[in-house]
Amino acid sequence: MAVPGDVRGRGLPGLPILNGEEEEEEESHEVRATVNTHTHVMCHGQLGLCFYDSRDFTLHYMPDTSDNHELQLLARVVQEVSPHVIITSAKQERCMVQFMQGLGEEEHRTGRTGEGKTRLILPLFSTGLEVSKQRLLSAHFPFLPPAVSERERISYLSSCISFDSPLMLRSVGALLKCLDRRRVGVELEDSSVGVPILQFHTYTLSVVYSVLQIFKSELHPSVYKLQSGEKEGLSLYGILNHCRCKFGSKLLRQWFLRPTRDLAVLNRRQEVVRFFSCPRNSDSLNTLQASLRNIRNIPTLLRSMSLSHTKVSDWQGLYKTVYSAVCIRDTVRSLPQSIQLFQEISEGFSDDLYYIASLISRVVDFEGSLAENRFTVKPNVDPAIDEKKRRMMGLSDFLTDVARRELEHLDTRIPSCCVIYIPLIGFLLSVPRLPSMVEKEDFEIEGLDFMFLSEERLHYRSQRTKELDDLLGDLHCDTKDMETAVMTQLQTTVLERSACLYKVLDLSAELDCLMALSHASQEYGYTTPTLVREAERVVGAQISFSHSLRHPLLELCSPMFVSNSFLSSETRGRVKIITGPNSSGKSIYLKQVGLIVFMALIGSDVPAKEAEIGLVDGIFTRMQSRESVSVGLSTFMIDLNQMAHALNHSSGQSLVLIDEFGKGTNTVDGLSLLAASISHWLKRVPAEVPHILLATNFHSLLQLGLLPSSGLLSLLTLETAVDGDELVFLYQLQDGICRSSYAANIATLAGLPPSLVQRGVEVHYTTHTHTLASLREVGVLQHSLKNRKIFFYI
Ligand SMILES: Nc1ncnc2c1ncn2[C@@H]1O[C@H](COP(=O)(O)OP(=O)(O)OP(=O)(O)O)[C@@H](O)[C@H]1O
Repeated sequence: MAVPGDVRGRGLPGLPILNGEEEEEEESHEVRATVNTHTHVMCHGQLGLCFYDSRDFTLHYMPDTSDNHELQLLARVVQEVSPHVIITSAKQERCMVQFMQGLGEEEHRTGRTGEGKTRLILPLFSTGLEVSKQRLLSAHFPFLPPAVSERERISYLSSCISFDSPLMLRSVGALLKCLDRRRVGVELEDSSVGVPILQFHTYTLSVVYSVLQIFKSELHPSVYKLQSGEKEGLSLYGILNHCRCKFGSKLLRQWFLRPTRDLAVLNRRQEVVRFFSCPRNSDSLNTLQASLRNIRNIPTLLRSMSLSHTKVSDWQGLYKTVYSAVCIRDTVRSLPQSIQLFQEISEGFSDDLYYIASLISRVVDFEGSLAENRFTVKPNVDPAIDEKKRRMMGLSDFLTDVARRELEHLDTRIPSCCVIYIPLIGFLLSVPRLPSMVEKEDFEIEGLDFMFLSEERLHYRSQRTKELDDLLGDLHCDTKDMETAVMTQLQTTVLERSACLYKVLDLSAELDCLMALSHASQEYGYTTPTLVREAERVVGAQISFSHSLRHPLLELCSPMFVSNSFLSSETRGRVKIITGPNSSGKSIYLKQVGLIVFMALIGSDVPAKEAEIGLVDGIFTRMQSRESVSVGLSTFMIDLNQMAHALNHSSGQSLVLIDEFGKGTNTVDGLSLLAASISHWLKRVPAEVPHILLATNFHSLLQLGLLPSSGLLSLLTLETAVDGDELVFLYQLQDGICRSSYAANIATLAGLPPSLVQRGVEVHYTTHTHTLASLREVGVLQHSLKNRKIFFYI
């Protein structure tokens, strides 16, 4: 828990920070979670989420994701945070109402309501994005000087909280409004004092998904198909997602969005991945994957079952699902039960499944149902239905006989007739229309009641057809009603045993994901990493080690990928500075380290020969700026924000990847900021220094000795060779410093006119000499993080 006054870089230091409240009594602590339920957003099942902890005045927020299993996420947050007050909209989507009810029931059942915590569900004040942004900007941040302009506030706050997450921002707006109304923590202050926010905290691992190409959406060629116009491009998720069912893919996406540091969870995943990665288990893998393909979306099936009559296709889907689940259980029972997931499947896929499967196969007549496009029952299910069906079957011969007898009593001009049965109307005598029958009056036949004319045939009710109605009744409708009653009974039985079906869904999704990861591991030649426990990290053990690591995406596109190694520990250096000519592979190296650590945190194998990976608490990146229209910040400002985020939030257990920081501004200023940032980290106690991997083209950073000497610092470069005029990239990492960017050679390679390149070289020498001279003139570049704001003096 962060202590006020020790909020690393979260406020502008030196400015007043509220303190003393840390000693508040436990009872007064309030954690609030708000759930944004803006109607048009909730209808896509997505949530915005944040919470406030009054113990340390922290606003925790969760950036928006495209995940649509958000109720599970909410359940996790509620379980972990255990909020006293939940603020949510009074007008809710059905799923949310059920969730809230379930939450109340669960607490009542477990008696958790009696722990002195009250959980209120308050109506959420409707709040729009703009209003929420304004509320955030005008909130009470004691660390900000009172006179800061709105622009400065935006700049500062956008480095603390993502303005690119509209749902989350709306929930923040609602939370702030509720906090102010209830005056949490400032009950005794006068009304001009607002509820203080001393720091912001991201709830999940801070990973920039797009930079590391973890997800990448591309427009689908068939963009005219609305809603499905996007597909996954070349991305980590794309190459690892070998899931066989949709909900497996969804769960995998969820794992990607929520990497975990829970060693028990990761070990559980790893043991299954390891098992299926072994070639001798590939038969079981193939059998299970074939069965998984048939598992349908169980919640949708059950929902439609509980609401209305089940369609024939749904019965087929359910039967296939249950039958396949039984097959999965039987296969898994033959696998080692020492593996936790296998044991859970063996036990959790209960005999109820077998019961449901056999019941459906005994009752539902799939062929008949498809032919009639309604639910029909097999013989021997209900004797009364069988009797009615028998009568229906014999009906046609019987009716031919009746028609023959009717014809004997009809006008001799009528050549033929037949008796037909129309559901709901009953039995009718049908005769062809004679040419003489023109007007309606001509249709009248003595002894018969005219009903209607259809397709040049006249239909009548006779004494005999009325007797038939009384005798045989509305056979068809009766049969249909009886079959519908059987269906309702079957639905009820299935719903009563639906618990096992939900278990099938959860465990099958997990199995599917893990088999997908095993499949990828086998296909791409990955290794299971050894995960290092937290306790070992605290004492400064080697945190992350990979031998012969590769970039999981580039190795698939590049005919020859050069592998490298990475070792970051207190003894071998935690801060690595990589210099090298342009295009020598610096960014790729940074990204592959980030990707491998990320993969380990979802339980996947990794592209390396050997890997020992610490469970980092965040992957911070400063790479590849994107303009952000929603915040209105410049490219350089975004770079600074990313850097500020890394500086303020990284701990000794974080991985920080910095690529080309400072190049978006004047060279000397950028270089100064870069040097100041590294020095800031190096000044921390060694165990608090994050694992930093920094690539830069500012060779002067090292040539001018701008960094303090430290055992934690190691200098690396990527090997190149010059063959005549040509620069050859070897992509091999080695100790040392790069002396030249070889920009001229690379410009020639890229096709710039030789005369232009030559002129560039001349200009370079003049300006370079001048810059060095001016730097020397003002003495050593000074940099400091004074008052937690970076100041630089030249
Ligand atoms: N280890 C490697 N094996 C094979 N090819 C590689 C390797 N690393 C990089 N490359 C190739 O080199 C290209 C350039 O790499 P990268 O973008 O990492 O260079 P860089 O040093 O960051 O360049 P710049 O300084 O201009 O940003 C990649 O797109 C890739 O094709």
